[in-house]
Amino acid sequence: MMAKKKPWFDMRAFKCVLVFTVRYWRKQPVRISAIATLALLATLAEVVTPFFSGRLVDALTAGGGDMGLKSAAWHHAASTFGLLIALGVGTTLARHFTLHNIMVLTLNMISDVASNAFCRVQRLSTDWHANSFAGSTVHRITRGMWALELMNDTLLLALLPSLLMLGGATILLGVRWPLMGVLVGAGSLLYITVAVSLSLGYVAPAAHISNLWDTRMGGRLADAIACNSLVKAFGAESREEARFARIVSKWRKHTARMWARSTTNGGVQSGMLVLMQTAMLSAALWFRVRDEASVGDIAFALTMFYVLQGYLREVGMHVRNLQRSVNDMQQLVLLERERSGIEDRPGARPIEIRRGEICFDRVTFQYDKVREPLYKDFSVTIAPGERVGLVGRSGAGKTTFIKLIQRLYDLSDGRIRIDGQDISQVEQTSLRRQIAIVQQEPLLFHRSLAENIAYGKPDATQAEIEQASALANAHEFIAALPNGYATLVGDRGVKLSGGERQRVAIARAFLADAPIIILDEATSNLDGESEVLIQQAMERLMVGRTTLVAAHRLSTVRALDRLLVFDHGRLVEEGSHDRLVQLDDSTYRRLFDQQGFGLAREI
Ligand SMILES: Nc1ncnc2c1ncn2[C@@H]1O[C@H](COP(=O)(O)OP(=O)(O)OP(=O)(O)O)[C@@H](O)[C@H]1O
Repeated sequence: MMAKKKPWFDMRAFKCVLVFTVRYWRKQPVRISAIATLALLATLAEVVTPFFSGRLVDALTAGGGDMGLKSAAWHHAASTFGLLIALGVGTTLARHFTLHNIMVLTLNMISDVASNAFCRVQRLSTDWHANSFAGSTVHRITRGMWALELMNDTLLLALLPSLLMLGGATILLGVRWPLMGVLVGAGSLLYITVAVSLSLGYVAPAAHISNLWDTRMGGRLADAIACNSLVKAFGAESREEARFARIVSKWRKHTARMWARSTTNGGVQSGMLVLMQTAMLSAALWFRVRDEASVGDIAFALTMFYVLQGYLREVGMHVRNLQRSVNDMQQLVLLERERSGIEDRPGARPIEIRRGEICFDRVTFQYDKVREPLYKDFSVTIAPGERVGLVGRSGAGKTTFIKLIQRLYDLSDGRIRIDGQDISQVEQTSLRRQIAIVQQEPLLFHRSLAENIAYGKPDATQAEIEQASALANAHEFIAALPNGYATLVGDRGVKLSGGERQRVAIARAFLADAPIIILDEATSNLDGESEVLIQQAMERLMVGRTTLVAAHRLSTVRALDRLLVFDHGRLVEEGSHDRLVQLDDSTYRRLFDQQGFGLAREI
């Protein structure tokens, strides 16, 4: 259904992908010229082979059958034979070196394209990453990489030689008999037009639908097999088999249609080739009857036809491959058009943070596609070494406050200064390196625990890693694991609990030794023991650093120097816990009471 609405060939996508490919070709000018020259030489050798085959037949039939070793006819035949062998060897060598060069060209291109795509994706905005599935981005890149190989092979190894061959054959036959040249040129063009139209307009849409059902069949299989325990629990095996059978029957119907169309396409193409053969042979025979062609000429025309046929037969398939590679590469090429994230100003220098003072100076900030700014003319200063809690209802603007300090978004107006330096003017990686963050849901790479902990200081020694883990109350549980610090985090045998992950992230922050620490408190319910261990670790981490704690449970921020209470992006109250809790009808007091502390306070 979907395929019917799609244009049979998306010219814009083709142009866009072709421009992308040519841009990468131009990075290897010598290699691409070598490929073109070698392809030209190979085709030239192949195109003149039928001509010399004809000459060989003429030499063999000349001289009234006198084929003595000393006869002129024999000499002529032997030298033509030698020439034919040389042409064969030349063609083989030229094809071999073309292949070799295409291989290197493609490998260089794929490496380049993959690295550039990775580099680009890493720098795309936080919003872009929030809106994209990691799996589909990976698929987009890997599929595009392999499509590039198909694209190179189709253009350089199939279509380029085919076109050269067609041009060469038309010229060579046309020089001998102009009528034959016209016949071959026009016939081939007609054949290509029909083959391409049938392949793209008749076979490809059916293949597209059949592929969709193929994917659905795979998806249904994976779904049912992955949920096998559920199927078993409900005794639903036959129900699943019936569902699968329905999909198989649709797949069968559409695949049968695709195969039938391919067969018809093949039949039409073969029929056209027979017509072309008949036309060429008839013309050759007619020239022979009029004494304008020798027996060798007939052999020349026949051999030329068979060489040409080899190229023409595959044209439809090559064009279909071209279309497939365009489809698969399109998503990769579109990555280049995605709006990039935050850019460094030209000449931006690394930030130097010594004291850790953070100042929001009349900040106005608005998320994209949101009508109202979240922060309007917002000012606050956090003193060096101060420990500040960010408090407020869900959606009040606590996480955004942290993201703005990390410069994950640019402001609409105002400045954020750290130690007097405007963060929009400095190198953003230097800024983020000096802010250690323990996220709400700490992310860990599928690498060893030691590597995960040392992520902020890759050259850390084992002793430093263990010391940081001890400070984060993580050493004990890591040391108890069978592989200790070498344990792979994603290893199926090892499942870190939420509290353990948090402590690994705190150990990572210890090693990063940044002057500013951000703790995005975990919302998940931790058991009492884990909470105490994390609280202790966080308190140790805060010593001597400017600390911001985005708090969801007020119990964690009571002891901090100052609390900033947010409401819809406004700072509605600030002060210590003791002061705020005394204020009647304050937002903080309401939050505090809601969290069940009211009773405790009164007691
Ligand atoms: N990327 C975004 N695009 C548009 N709006 C956003 C985006 N991120 C957050 N918001 C909106 O901005 C407001 C503040 O969100 P923020 O995440 O800063 O709140 P929060 O106080 O940290 O909430 P929570 O306690 O639930 O984490 C919310 O209304 C939210 O919907």
